[in-house]
Amino acid sequence: MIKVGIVGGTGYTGVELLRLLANHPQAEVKIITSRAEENVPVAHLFPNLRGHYDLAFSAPDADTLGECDVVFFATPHGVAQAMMPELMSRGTRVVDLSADFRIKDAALWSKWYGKEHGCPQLIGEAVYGLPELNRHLIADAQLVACPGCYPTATQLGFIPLLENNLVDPSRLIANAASGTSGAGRQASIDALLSESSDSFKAYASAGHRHLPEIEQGLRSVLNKDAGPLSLTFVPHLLPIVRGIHATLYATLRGNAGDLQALYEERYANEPFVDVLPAGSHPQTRSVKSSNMCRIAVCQPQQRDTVVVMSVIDNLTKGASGQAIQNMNIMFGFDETLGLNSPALLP
Ligand SMILES: NC(=O)C1=CN([C@@H]2O[C@H](COP(=O)(O)OP(=O)(O)OC[C@H]3O[C@@H](n4cnc5c(N)ncnc54)[C@H](OP(=O)(O)O)[C@@H]3O)[C@@H](O)[C@H]2O)C=CC1
Ligand SMILES: CC(=O)N[C@@H](CCC(=O)OP(=O)(O)O)C(=O)O
Repeated sequence: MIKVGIVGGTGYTGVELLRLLANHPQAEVKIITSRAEENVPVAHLFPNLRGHYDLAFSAPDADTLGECDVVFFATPHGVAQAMMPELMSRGTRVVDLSADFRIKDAALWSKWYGKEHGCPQLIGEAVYGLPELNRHLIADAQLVACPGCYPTATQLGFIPLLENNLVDPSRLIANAASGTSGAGRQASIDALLSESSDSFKAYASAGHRHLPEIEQGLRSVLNKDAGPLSLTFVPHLLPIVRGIHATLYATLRGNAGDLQALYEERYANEPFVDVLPAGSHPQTRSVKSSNMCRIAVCQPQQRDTVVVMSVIDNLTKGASGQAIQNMNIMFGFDETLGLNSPALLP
């Protein structure tokens, strides 16, 4: 049994980690932090966890966290950077759900996150935690930077096309829509029920901070001679609580052959990517509260645009589920431990 610490236990990704870890046979949560809720029992704040945890929130403290085998950061950007040098020097393994170590270029990180990077010396240590790309590196990593929610849905959708040099990488488009929990528990007024329900809108169309992360990931799978890569990424706010639906467009270079077979082969051994039968339209409800990404690919009218639809639960495969998948890989457990529940319906 490994000892788990969670920094930032009162946000949505924190409570999702607790929900999933409650039934994990090889991991036990020993520390869960909150400054605002210090000494409050976890089950007082989250009644869904009554009977599962006999634990109270405590203030974050590197000494006690350093005694855990693995520490998850479910905190706003900038927090993990500050505590990382001490945890790393103690040999603690870390899975960071924030964007602190996702982008390899500190200046690019500063440009999109609006502040200096607080720990540039450790960026090189971090492995980008998308198991479908980096499983072998994750296994030995001390620090794993979990992908963002939009980047997970978008990269899994585009990867088979780009790895096989089938599309023009300079003309990629992603329209992606997220439920309001993607904005976190301290979200702005936009996520209020009375503001977001019965309505639908795009936001950050001029540039969202997930753009450099997605482009970095997609560039890493390109063939050497594929040419420059450029993505137009437009996020939208969906009036649902959980879920992301990404609709992706790319221009084929020529006859691409059987795209359905390509996707099925690429993901045949992936426990958390499900390629749906030809003609399907994945729905967010088919992945709600599960760690699965469901994908459909089509080539409308056999023209030169390929359309990929990719759905995930932003809090599960888009955050806490993927974080636990990474932990399973790091500790040599079966990758699916604690993550096998089917989606919640209706
Ligand atoms: N929501 C989503 O769908 C996704 C979120 N993420 C990322 O996961 C991270 C967590 O997001 P989310 O769960 O939404 O919640 P929040 O960003 O609202 O997380 C807040 C948590 O962090 C703690 N915290 C805040 N500041 C500090 C600090 N300086 N030191 C220590 N703890 C701090 C808070 O507790 P307290 O202030 O009491 O200490 C609280 O428990 C973010 O980086 C987010 O971008 C990633 C993918 C998807
Ligand atoms: C709906 C909504 O507001 N979504 C958030 C998603 C970002 C998120 O969760 O951030 P990381 O994945 O980078 O940690 C946003 O667009 O800012």
